[in-house]
Amino acid sequence: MQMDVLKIGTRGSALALAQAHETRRRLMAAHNLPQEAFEIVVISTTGDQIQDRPLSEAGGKGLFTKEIEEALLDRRIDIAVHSSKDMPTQLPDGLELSAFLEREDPRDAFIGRAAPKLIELPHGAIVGSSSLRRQALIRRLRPDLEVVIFRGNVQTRLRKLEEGQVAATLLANAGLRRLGLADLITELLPLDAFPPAPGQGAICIETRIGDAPVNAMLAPIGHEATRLALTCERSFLATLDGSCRTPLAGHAIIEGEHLRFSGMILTPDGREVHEIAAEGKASDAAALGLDAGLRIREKAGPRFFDSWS
Ligand SMILES: NCc1[nH]cc(CCC(=O)O)c1CC(=O)O
Repeated sequence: MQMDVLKIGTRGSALALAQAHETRRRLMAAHNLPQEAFEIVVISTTGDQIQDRPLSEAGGKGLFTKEIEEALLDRRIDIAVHSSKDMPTQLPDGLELSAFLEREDPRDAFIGRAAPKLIELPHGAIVGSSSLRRQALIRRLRPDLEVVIFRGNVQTRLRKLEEGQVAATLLANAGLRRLGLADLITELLPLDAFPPAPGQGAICIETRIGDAPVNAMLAPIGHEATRLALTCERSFLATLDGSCRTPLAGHAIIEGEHLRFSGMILTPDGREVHEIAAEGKASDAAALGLDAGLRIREKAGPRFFDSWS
């Protein structure tokens, strides 16, 4: 039987390409197919083009996915490979996240020039990050530091660090590992003091709903525990969302049939922090995430959300 070439859509950043190549490698291995059975199609997105302001200001998460989703719907590609962390909770009609690759380490990595650890940075040092979550967590732990917006792809940020524009930056450990840059890391931040963004460390694959041949291709590379963890985290996010202007963290761990979730919301200055824990059956992942979202919102009270909406 002659199978058509499977078109894999991706952004063109080094990280996105590494993730697309990883997905192709796994598909080749799972189906014993040659590289020629797959074509990697690079698609430029609005998010790639905006470099001078925080993405939360420019319109949020969908900026990295819109053009790729259009290509999926137009059948110019068959699957799209993404960082789960960048995926909006609402997908366009007709599309779904149908597979998650096994999650890598979800922790944030600290890359320090002025000191190897966040707590050891000199008073008033400048840290570059454009993630609202990382900014708020840094300010919570080190209110004396100056946090500056730090955009661009991973390589651009590392160059700015190298040039001395900042004393340190934070990036996802998983992304640095995929780029072969883990050697630069001077500290891995602990999950409790520095909880990750929902979806951090997990590659996901978006497809047209009900595309049976594609789903059959993806089935052997999907990881069930990751899917359950991400379902919980994304449900938490969706309950609090949809703006990405709320500094927010959420992380679920699956142990056999059991799921443990912890979530956090913070004010941008890191002074007010609310935490929530949930646990239960892994098969109840969506309900556990939703309930945690409702409870943390209740805990924080309406005034909390008024502060920046
Ligand atoms: N927003 C960019 C982005 N999206 C996903 C990752 C890291 C890889 C991952 O979480 O799987 C990164 C870079 C970073 O935060 O360092």
